[in-house]
Amino acid sequence: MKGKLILQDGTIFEGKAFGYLNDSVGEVVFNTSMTGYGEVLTDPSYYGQIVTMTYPLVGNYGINLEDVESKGVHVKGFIVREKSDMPNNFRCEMDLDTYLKQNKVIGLEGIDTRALTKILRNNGTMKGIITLEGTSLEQVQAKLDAFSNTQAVKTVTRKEVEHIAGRGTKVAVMDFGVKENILRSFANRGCDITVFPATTKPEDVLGINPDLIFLSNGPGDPEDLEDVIENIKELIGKKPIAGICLGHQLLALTLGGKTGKLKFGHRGGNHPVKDLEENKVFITSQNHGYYVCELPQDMEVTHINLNDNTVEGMRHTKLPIYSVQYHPEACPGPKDNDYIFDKFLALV
Ligand SMILES: NC(=O)CC[C@H](N)C(=O)O
Repeated sequence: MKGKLILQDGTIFEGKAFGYLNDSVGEVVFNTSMTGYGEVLTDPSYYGQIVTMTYPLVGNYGINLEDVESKGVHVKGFIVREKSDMPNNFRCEMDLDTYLKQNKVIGLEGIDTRALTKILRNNGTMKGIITLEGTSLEQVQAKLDAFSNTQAVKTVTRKEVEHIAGRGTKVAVMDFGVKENILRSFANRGCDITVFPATTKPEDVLGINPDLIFLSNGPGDPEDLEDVIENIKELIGKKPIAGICLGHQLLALTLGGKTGKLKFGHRGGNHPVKDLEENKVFITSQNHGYYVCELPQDMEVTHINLNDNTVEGMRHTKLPIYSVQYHPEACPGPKDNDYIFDKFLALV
């Protein structure tokens, strides 16, 4: 079936719809990873976004449910230049089309993703809609106007506390949309993990007497999470705290820093980041649209992005508080960034 992407600025791309055939609105963003589409689709931080992959052939190793980052697909739509209909891999369980259908997410193929990426890169990310034939321009406009993503974290977070038993460090994870591989990274180190829904009261988190509180990644604008920030304030100084991505941004806001929005974000598997403490450069996986633009007092920069010099990590000068903007749990190639979890646990 024919399908279109209509951007907020009026640009129209015509292609072929696949997956679950239903109009869908979101913020259109691009990801430059060459592989890992299964992880991208299921990373809850993409909730509210339509993702286009810059790599031209997507789906060729199919989907396997061992690699997913959460229980469902969180992107609002998925755009590819060419979808592979004959995936071939010994771990493949199904093709991309079937997976999107099962998860009720629309896909669009056969559009010039390079031209789309250039528009987003030059003008910034913007809202867009993947729509099927028959939707009028007025309906499209109304749907674009009505779209907002302020409830993203509350939508993706767990509704119940979950416990993953271990004999080591007791970690309380605040689930703002946590990726499975973060939980696996703590579990691989023997941690005893309790995962709390995003709006759990601070006294309930402190109630388990954790050794470390971890603030997870998650979707949306950190400034929309005033209640969560109030809760984190109550945790500062009481326990060591670590964070990744949204967790890092929330820490900055809680401690008096500022966040801003990047023009087109960092999404991909090859962002060079310098760890200033180690004096080494690492190739990192990233997925964020916001960033810490003003550091809180008493925090110092530990990592910078070598593409645009933005802050990629920070550490408190007096308290055991440390966070990174990129995704040390992800392994777009080797597992070089895994050591960050040892640094998190060393806060204890
Ligand atoms: N991966 C994340 O946690 C993303 C954080 C935030 N939603 C952003 O886009 O910047």
